[in-house]
Amino acid sequence: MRTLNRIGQFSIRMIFKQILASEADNQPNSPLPMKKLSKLHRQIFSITTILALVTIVIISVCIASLLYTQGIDNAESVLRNKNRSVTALIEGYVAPLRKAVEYTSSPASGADHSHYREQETQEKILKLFEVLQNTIPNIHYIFSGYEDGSLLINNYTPPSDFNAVIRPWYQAAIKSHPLISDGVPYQDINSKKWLVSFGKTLLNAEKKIIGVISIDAGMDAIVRALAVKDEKYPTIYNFVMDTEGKILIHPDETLPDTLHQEIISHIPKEMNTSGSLSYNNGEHNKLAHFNRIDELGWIVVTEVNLSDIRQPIVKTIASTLLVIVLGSLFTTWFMSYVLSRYLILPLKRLQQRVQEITEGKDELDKYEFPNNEIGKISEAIEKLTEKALIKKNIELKDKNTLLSTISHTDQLTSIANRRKMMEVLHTEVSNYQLGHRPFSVLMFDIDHFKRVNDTFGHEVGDQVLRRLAQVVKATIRDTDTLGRWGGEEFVIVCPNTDQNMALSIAEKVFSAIHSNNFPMQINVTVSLGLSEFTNNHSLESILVEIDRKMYRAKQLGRNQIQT
Ligand SMILES: Nc1nc2c(ncn2[C@@H]2O[C@H](COP(=O)(O)OP(=O)(O)OP(=O)(O)O)[C@@H](O)[C@H]2O)c(=O)[nH]1
Repeated sequence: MRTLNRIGQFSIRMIFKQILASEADNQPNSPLPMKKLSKLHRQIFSITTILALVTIVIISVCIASLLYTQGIDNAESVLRNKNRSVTALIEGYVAPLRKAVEYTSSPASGADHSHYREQETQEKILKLFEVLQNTIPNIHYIFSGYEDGSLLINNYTPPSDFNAVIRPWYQAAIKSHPLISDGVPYQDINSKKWLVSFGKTLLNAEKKIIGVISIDAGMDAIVRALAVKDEKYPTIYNFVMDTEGKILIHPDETLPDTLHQEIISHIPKEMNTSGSLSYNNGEHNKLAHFNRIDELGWIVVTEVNLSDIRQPIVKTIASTLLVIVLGSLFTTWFMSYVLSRYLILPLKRLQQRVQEITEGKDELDKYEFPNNEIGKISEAIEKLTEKALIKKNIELKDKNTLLSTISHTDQLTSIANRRKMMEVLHTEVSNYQLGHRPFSVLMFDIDHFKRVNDTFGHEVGDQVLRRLAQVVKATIRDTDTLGRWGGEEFVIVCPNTDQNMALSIAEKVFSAIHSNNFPMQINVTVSLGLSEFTNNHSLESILVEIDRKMYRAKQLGRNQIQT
C-alpha cells in the first residue's frame, strides 16, 4: 500500500509539474518568456483543480464503497458455495449409513432383534451386518448391543467385562429415540482412526427398547472435504460442530472439543437453516456461512478472516482510485492545455501587444490569433488600439515638434532665439573640448536703431529686423547658425571656423547688409565683434569678450568689425 501511495504521490507531482510547464510550452509564437501563469489561467486552473479534486473525492468514495460491498458480497458468495458443497458432500456421505441404520433396525430387514439371544437369529443378524458392510465400503463397524450388555458383531470378541449399555453410541441412540442418533465422532482404540457413529434403538413387539443398532464409518472423506482450501482466501476453513457449539470434525489431525459459543450465539435455533454471520474468535474478525443439518445434529461452518477479504478489496480500490486520480489529473491538464491554447494565451497575447502598442513599440512581433471568436475579438481590439494610438502618437509628435520649434525660434525674425543659440554654443564648446574642433562666434548690433523706430515707427523697425535676419541668413553657410540675441543684437556661431575665416564671414555679412535695400531706404549698418574660441576661453568669457569688441566698434564710430 505504501509503495502504491508513493507511486501515486510521485505521479501526481509529475503531472502538476507538467501542467505548470505546459503553460510555458504553449507559446509557439511567443517571442516573450512567459514563466508565470497568468491571473486568469491561475483562476481557471484552481477552479478546475478544485472541481476535479471534489469530483475525484466523490467518485472515489462511491467507487470505494461499491467495491467494498461487492468484495464482501463476492466473499460471502464464495463462503456460501463452499459451505453448501461441503454440506452436500457430508449429507451424501452419511445418507446411505443412516439408511442402513434404519434398515437394520426395522423388522423389514428380516432380522428379528427381539430374539437376539437365539443362535439362529444371531446368525441372521450377523449375516445381514456382513452383507451391509460389503455393500457400503465406508462402514467400519456394524453391530448391535442389547439391554443385557451383550454385543453382536462380526470378527470381534469383546472383553469379558464389556457392557454395551454404558457405551456412548448406546446412550446416544437411547437419547435420540425414536430417531437415529446424532453423528457421534470418536477415536477407535485399536486403529486410532476417527470414526462417526450413528445408532438407533431396537424395539420388541410391545415397542419396548431392547437394544441399539450402531453403524460406525470413517471420517476421512468428510475431513478431506473440509480440508479443501481456496487460493483467493488462504484462511478459509471448514468445520463441523454440534448445536452446543462443540467442534466435532475439522481438517486438523486432532479433534479439539473446544466450544465455539461465539458462533452458536449467532446461529438461529430454527431447524435446517443456513446463513451468514460475522464474529470475533478472540484473535480475528471472521466472516462465516453456516448450514444446520439437524437430522445429524451438526452445523457445518465455513469461515474466513475478514482481513483476508479486505486485502484484495483494498488493493482493487487503491489501483482503481489511482487510475481515476491519474485520469482526472490528465483531464485537468488537457483542459488546462486547451484553455491555455485557445482562450487564455490569445487574451494574454492581446494584453501584451496592447501594452507594447501603448508603450510605443514601433513594430510588433508576428502573432497569429486562433481562428475562433476570442482570436477575432483580440485581433479587432489590437487593430483598434493600434489605430487610435498611432493617430495620437502622430498628433503628439507634431505638437512636440511645434513646441520645440516655438521654444527655439524667435517670433519676429523666425531665426534661432537666444535659448537655441546657447544650446548651439554649448554643443560647440563640448565638441571643441573633445576634439579641438575650432569654432568662432560673431556678435553684431544695429547702429542707431532707436532712430529707425523713432523716425519710422516700431512696425518699420520690425520689418528692418526681419529683413536683416533674412539677408544675413542667406549670406552665411548652412553649417553656421544665426540667432537673435535680443533687441537689435544678433549672434552667428560658425563651426570649423578660425579667426580669419570668421573675419571673412563678417565681411560678407557687412557687404550683404550694405548692398541690401531696407524698407524706407533706410541705411542699415551694424557694429560687429568676433572671436575664435581658444583653450583660454569658457563660454561665458568668449561672450563677454565679443560683447566688449562690439562695444568698442560702437565706440570707434560704428559700422565696423572688431576682431
Ligand atoms: N521695432 C523694434 N524695435 C526694437 C526691438 N527691440 C529693441 N528695439 C529698439 O531698439 C532700440 C535700441 O536702442 P539703443 O539701445 O539705444 O541703441 P541704438 O539706438 O541702436 O544705438 P546704438 O546701439 O548705440 O547704435 C530701442 O529703441 C528699442 O526699442 C524690436 O523688437 N522691434
